[in-house]
Amino acid sequence: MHSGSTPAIEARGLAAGYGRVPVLRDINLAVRPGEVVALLGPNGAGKTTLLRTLAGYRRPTSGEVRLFGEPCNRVPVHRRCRQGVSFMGEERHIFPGLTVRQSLRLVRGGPESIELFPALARRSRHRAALLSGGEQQMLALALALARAPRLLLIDELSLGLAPLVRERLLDTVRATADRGVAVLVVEQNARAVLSRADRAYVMRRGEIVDEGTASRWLADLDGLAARYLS
Ligand SMILES: Nc1ncnc2c1ncn2[C@@H]1O[C@H](COP(=O)(O)OP(=O)(O)OP(=O)(O)O)[C@@H](O)[C@H]1O
Repeated sequence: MHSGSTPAIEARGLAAGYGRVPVLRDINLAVRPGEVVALLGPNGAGKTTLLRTLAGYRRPTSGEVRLFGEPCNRVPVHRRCRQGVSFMGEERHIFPGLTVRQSLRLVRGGPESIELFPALARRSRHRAALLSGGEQQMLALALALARAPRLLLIDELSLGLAPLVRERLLDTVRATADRGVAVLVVEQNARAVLSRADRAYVMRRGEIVDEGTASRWLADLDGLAARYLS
């Protein structure tokens, strides 16, 4: 962990919602370069809303988001993207009509992009639309990484995917952070994500109700589930 460095992203007293309906309240968090930080919480806790607000798709109603040390509440998504923010939402951002190889070429991904996932390399001439869900998510991650992000915001990394695919995706996420990228990731399987994460925040009803090191949570997974995730 790089506790001394400027956070890639930071929220201070952040609130956001939909129309007049408040969802997020007083969110304080920071993710530093080199860290994998897990965002845990039951359905409806506000994880997606938080990621989308951090990515710039929703404007905070109060509080502040700082990107690489600079206030960014009014910075639009495309400028955040240019600064190195990559957002992987629940819907997979792939190009259905292109093959794996064409997709990676489009985002100027080098050969290493495809080598990330051997399963994908074997499918390089297949159209993305015809890949399995797991292969599509590998492609979405490879496309996100090909843009050399400095901050990755990932929602529901492995929803509906096989355990082996989940492990492969999470290993890649960990390796990405080890190269200096900051990662904030929502993942249903707490054990799987915590075993690669540095820290975790737990959300409930729009608030961060707890936080700690991944090793602390891993040592008490049952307590975590009983207190917060059920
Ligand atoms: N487009 C929307 N309009 C109005 N309310 C919304 C909208 N999207 C989400 N909400 C509400 O915001 C709250 C938080 O939802 P959000 O999707 O952020 O939670 P989540 O933790 O990501 O849950 P899940 O794991 O089910 O995706 C919920 O009460 C939800 O009903």
